[in-house]
Amino acid sequence: MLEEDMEVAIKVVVVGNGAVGKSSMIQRYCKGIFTKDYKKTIGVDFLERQIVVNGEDVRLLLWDTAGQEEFDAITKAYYRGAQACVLVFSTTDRESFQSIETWKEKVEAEVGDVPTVLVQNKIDLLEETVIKNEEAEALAKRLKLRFYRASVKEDLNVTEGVFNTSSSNVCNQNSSNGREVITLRPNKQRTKKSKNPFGSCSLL
Ligand SMILES: Nc1nc2c(ncn2[C@@H]2O[C@H](COP(=O)(O)OP(=O)(O)OP(=O)(O)O)[C@@H](O)[C@H]2O)c(=O)[nH]1
Repeated sequence: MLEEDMEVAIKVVVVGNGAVGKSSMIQRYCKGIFTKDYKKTIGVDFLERQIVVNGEDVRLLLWDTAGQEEFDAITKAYYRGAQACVLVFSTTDRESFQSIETWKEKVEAEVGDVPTVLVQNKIDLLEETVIKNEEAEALAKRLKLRFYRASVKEDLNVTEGVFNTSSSNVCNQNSSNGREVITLRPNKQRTKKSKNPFGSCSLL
């Protein structure tokens, strides 16, 4: 196989309580659509999008995991091999905010400390907020996570924020919140072994 034929795939897991907008976020990013209907994810789902990082084609594999605890045993198995994680809570759901640390621990238990971002979704509903800005910022700081406020509905910060900016700002990225340069783990899903096209880069 020629070097040009090689493919790089990066697995990202999106986690958080039920109904915070995980499926919507992935759909917005991969299909450019938003639906008002709530269809609970059963177990896991998966979508992908081709992106370019540092001139290299990359397949971003986005794993949509169920937020309901009843699916924990199933979803856990799908965290394995994840190279990055997106933690989501909703502006209108305090419990989802309070569960973030637990979600982080669940992912960490399977994959260790992978590059992770924190997302407050549904900021179009800011007038109904049950979480103070300072609280969310303090959590991000305490957990040393890059923090985005987003609205999947209004397409705010999803494409340019959570996914695109994150993946294009991967190289030699110094986070302002204490994280040092985040290094992309060797990609097990690559179809052929070669030099890492990212150098010391990360997805998120
Ligand atoms: N107002 C508003 N509604 C949103 C937003 N994002 C998602 N929703 C709605 O929130 C509901 C739940 O969204 P989902 O994407 O299904 O939530 P989920 O986190 O995947 O839920 P589970 O599959 O149960 O884990 C749906 O009715 C969406 O239309 C947003 O940014 N703003």
